[in-house]
Amino acid sequence: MKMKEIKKVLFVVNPISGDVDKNELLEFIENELKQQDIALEIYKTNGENDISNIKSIVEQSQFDRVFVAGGDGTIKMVSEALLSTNVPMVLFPAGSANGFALNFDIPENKEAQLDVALFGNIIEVDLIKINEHYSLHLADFGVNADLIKNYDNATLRGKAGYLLQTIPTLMKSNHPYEFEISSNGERFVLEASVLSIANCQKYGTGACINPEGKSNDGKFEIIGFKNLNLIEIVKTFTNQTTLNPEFATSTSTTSAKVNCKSPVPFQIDGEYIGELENIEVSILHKAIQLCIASN
Ligand SMILES: Nc1ncnc2c1ncn2[C@@H]1O[C@H](COP(=O)(O)OP(=O)(O)OP(=O)(O)O)[C@@H](O)[C@H]1O
Repeated sequence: MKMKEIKKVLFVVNPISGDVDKNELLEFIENELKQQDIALEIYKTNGENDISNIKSIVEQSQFDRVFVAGGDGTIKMVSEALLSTNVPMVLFPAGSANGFALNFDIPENKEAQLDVALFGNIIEVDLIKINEHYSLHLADFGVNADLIKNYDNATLRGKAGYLLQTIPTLMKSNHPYEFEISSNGERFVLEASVLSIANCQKYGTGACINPEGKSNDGKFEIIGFKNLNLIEIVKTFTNQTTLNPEFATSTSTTSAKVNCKSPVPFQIDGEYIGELENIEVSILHKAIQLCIASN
């Protein structure tokens, strides 16, 4: 897509994500944009009514880019606020995992990230709708969601916080769960410890959990991880092209319904949603514009 001149930027910053200090990044962006005569508005998230706040800021002014410094939860929030606006989003990954950004080879340093923002390519990516929620990256039922719930309730943030919750969560969780899935005109039952709804290939650790995933193909994958077999988990950390069917099964589709026998923990893009019994999933094809590095 052709670049248009950039005159005004909104910078959405999550001050707490990933336990990362964003002041240096903020100062850098302020200075650089000033030098290039680009107007800048900064919005710091508060964790309460950010989507509606960002929506109203974007409605009141003509922004050419929205920069986002945060993790997957912040990116998901911004993309929801930007729905139907055609304003491209630019990622400055600053969360505990940054799973969505990992799928797009976003550079690591701020200078190169700004270069992507100003001179990169714009692509269109799909957004998944799950009941009344949206997901840009990865949602799941089961043990991972339980882990995120326990992490949210704990005091230690960042990667270490997740690690600390892993063993107690695995010991207490009621997995595997039984899911009834209707999709592609079929209905089937799956027993799984984690049932993922995935838009991309890579999980926050860099593990390729969805080899079939393409964020702009108008489809999502439903992946059932049957049990938490350590060897298979380690294998997903390599760049595999297929999933071992003994460990995980995957279905690619444009819409689906999932029913659980009893409520199961559910998370979207790292945000714990609650225990759900039924979800309805559909896809908004190429709903979000994203800046990525030009080759
Ligand atoms: N000022 C704030 N104070 C507390 N929570 C906030 C604030 N701003 C945003 N949040 C919360 O941060 C979460 C999003 O964090 P995000 O996923 O971007 O980063 P993360 O590093 O992955 O998060 P975490 O550190 O919680 O794992 C949302 O739940 C949002 O409500």
